Amino acid sequence: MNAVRLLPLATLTQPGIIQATIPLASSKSESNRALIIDALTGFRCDLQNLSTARDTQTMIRLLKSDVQYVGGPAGPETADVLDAGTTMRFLTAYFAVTGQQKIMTGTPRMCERPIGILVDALRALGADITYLKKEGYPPLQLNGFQAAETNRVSIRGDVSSQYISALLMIAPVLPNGLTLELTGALGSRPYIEMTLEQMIYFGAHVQADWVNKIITVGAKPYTPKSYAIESDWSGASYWYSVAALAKDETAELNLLGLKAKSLQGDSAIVDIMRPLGVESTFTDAGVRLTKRPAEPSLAWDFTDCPDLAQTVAVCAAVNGVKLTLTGIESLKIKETDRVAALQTELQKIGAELIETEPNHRYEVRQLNAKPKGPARIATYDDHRMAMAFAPVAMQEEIIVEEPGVVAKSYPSFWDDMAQVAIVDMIQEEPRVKE
Ligand SMILES: O=C(O)C1=C[C@@H](OP(=O)(O)O)[C@@H](O)[C@H](O)C1
Ligand SMILES: C=C(OP(=O)(O)O)C(=O)O
Repeated sequence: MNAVRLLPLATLTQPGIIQATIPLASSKSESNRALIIDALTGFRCDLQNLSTARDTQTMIRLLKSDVQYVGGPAGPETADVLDAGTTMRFLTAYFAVTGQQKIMTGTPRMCERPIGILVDALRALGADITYLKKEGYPPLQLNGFQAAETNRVSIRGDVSSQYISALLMIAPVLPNGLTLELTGALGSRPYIEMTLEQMIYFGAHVQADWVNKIITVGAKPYTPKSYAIESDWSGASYWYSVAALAKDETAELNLLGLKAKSLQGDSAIVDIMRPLGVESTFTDAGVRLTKRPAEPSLAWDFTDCPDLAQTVAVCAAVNGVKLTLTGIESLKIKETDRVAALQTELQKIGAELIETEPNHRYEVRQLNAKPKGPARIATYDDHRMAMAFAPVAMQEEIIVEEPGVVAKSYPSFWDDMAQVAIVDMIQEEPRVKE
């Protein structure tokens, strides 16, 4: 007999007073970069405050298997990154350049997320990589590395910055370093800058010419150092939305471990949320959020901070702020098609996401009629769908399906959320078909 799978749900209801101190998870982006650099020093760095995010824990596990198998059994082993984009892209470059034979794979969705641009660049640098199923997508097989003569590679910048970060991080151990020419429009640039800053911190020689879009990295190995990871600004964005949507005008949230001058581009949430009604005050411990009057409309280009788009779209939909979004094309190739997911789920809270110029400009508008009863939000294996909709609880009851998805980046999200909402975790019996 097949076991019946119960559907996990989180129901969230409105609290009264909102006064909380939120520890936050640390940044998985910073963690995963530090881990690759550490591996390239022979694991001689002292990394503090590494993220508990599944994406980071997966990276640690797969790098450990790397150590374990040095001089170990011949033939490729499988590195399963699950649904972690940075882990897939960064480890592919790392295992390739260190000449390890691996099969790189992940969840079915990971096998739909493109990687051909990175594979082409790695091949040009000397990696032997084959596709095991579909050309341009995981699973991949890494068969070894023999450094090519060239140290100059052209790469598109408009699909994912993770390919560029992956190549930059391995550049110091290439025999002649690397010159990367970035072509076309550039998305997620702050993530490339984060990579460069962390590389420089660990002693790499880097020159970035943003006008001509050329980045040069010298052939100088990293220096082992200690490094402390900052809290996660992407995770902080959900607390900004909580503050913006709180009915309690005296709401105050203290988010720990964040700095005003951050390596993370998602610290842009400070500026995005001011017109949505949140004031930020930096303290020694982090940032304090309080409420201020919201403005009627906001237009924001999310090219530099795609992971904030869902948070801001949901917040504006509930706050009644007319939001225009640009720069969200890359959302279609993330954990799910986030544009489609938002379009379906926003309807449930009485709003819509409309494309007003093909592939370019979108608007969040409130619908005239709002569906009755608490909205039940599907999360599409996407942590950010769950966390972006949770703050709606500040205004009305909301049900989030598969709440466990948050583990990808912020495993303690629901514990933190229980400080500002009544969170009830239940398991629902499957509905019997008539
Ligand atoms: O380098 C990184 O740490 C990331 C880069 C971004 O991806 P893209 O460059 O694919 O936009 C971002 O969405 C992702 O969550 C993390
Ligand atoms: C897109 C994300 O992650 P990744 O691409 O690393 O899977 C994310 O965390 O929102």
